Amino acid sequence: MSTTSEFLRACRRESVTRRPVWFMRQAGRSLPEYRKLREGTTMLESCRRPEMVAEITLQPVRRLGVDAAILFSDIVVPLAAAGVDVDIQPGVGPVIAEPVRDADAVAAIRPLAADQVAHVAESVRLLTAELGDTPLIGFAGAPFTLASYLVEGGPSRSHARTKALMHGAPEVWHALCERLVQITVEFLRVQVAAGVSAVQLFDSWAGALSEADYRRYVAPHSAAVLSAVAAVAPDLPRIHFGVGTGHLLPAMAEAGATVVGADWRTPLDQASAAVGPDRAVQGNLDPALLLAPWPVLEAEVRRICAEGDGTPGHVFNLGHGVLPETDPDALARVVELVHALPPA
Ligand SMILES: Cc1c2[nH]c(c1CCC(=O)O)Cc1[nH]c(c(CCC(=O)O)c1C)Cc1[nH]c(c(CCC(=O)O)c1C)Cc1[nH]c(c(C)c1CCC(=O)O)C2
Repeated sequence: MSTTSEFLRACRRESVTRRPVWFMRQAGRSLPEYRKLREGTTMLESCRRPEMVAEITLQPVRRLGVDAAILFSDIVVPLAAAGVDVDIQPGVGPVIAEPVRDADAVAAIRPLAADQVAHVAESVRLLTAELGDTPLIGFAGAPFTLASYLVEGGPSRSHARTKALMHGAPEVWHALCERLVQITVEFLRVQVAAGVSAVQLFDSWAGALSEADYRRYVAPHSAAVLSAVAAVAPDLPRIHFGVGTGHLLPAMAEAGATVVGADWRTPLDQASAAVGPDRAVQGNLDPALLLAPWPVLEAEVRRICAEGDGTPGHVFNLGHGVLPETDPDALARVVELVHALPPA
């Protein structure tokens, strides 16, 4: 266990000698070495090859000097492993062959067994052996965000069919989420057993919901996932993140997170006040700012660190994933600057 890591210390709100930083989607298309390695292999196939997963996960750690690695995978990997017909289309995202819109379709989703994601366990083992003191973050998609892909059949702006199912057939909605809880818990348990040092639950699209609907239809299922992780690994940091969730931060914290991620819309001091003194915060540079001239980017990084200074633990990150057109040198420069500033 890399208990001395600054990343884990900040997650636990312990004092740090420098502020830890990593980037959501730090592995991926912004890195030429990633594009080269991925050539000719589909996204889902890449996720099933432990050597390739390990190499892609390590690329940003080597190149950027970040304080944590995140397992190269995708939120739909456990769905595919459980038998859901899903493809990840370049430039589009996950596409589901048969969208799930009624009780029969929900019943047809099979549970996930650990041996169906044995390749993930193998990837984690390869990585923890290579990473030394650098922590590896495991992750999964939260039930709402996974359900949205399953119900819509692909990416959606409005999540209209998902909301219609949630409100129009709540028993079908909850049954779907319960299946997704089982799959997600199993997927995270495999990662924890294989040696990840923290987990992040991505509820990327939860920000589309009102707080009342989030608390009623979504939070209990995310809480079931996070409490199952806490039951097997009480000290493992549990990061919970979504885009546009300023109004949901207290509810997302209460769902069982120890670290809450905020996007750029919510100043970090406000995010910290919203989640309370017992939780660390992660964020929240707008990924678009990485395309701006350095003096602009530098000022933003300094502002965010200043806003993070009052919090009991600040993990520097973006407010969402790295954009493919990002210059990796800009990312490396941000890491250098965050490390040079006094820690929170
Ligand atoms: C919503 C979501 C998905 N996947 C994920 C989320 C939650 C995080 C978020 O909100 O961004 C999670 C994810 N997907 C991927 C990671 C890698 C780990 C990392 O470095 O952060 C993580 C953490 C790899 C990936 N997942 C995907 C890619 C691109 C695949 C490629 O290289 O062609 C990567 C590197 C595909 C994918 N998968 C998904 C999308 C929207 C896309 C992008 C579609 C596109 O623009 O091509 C679904």
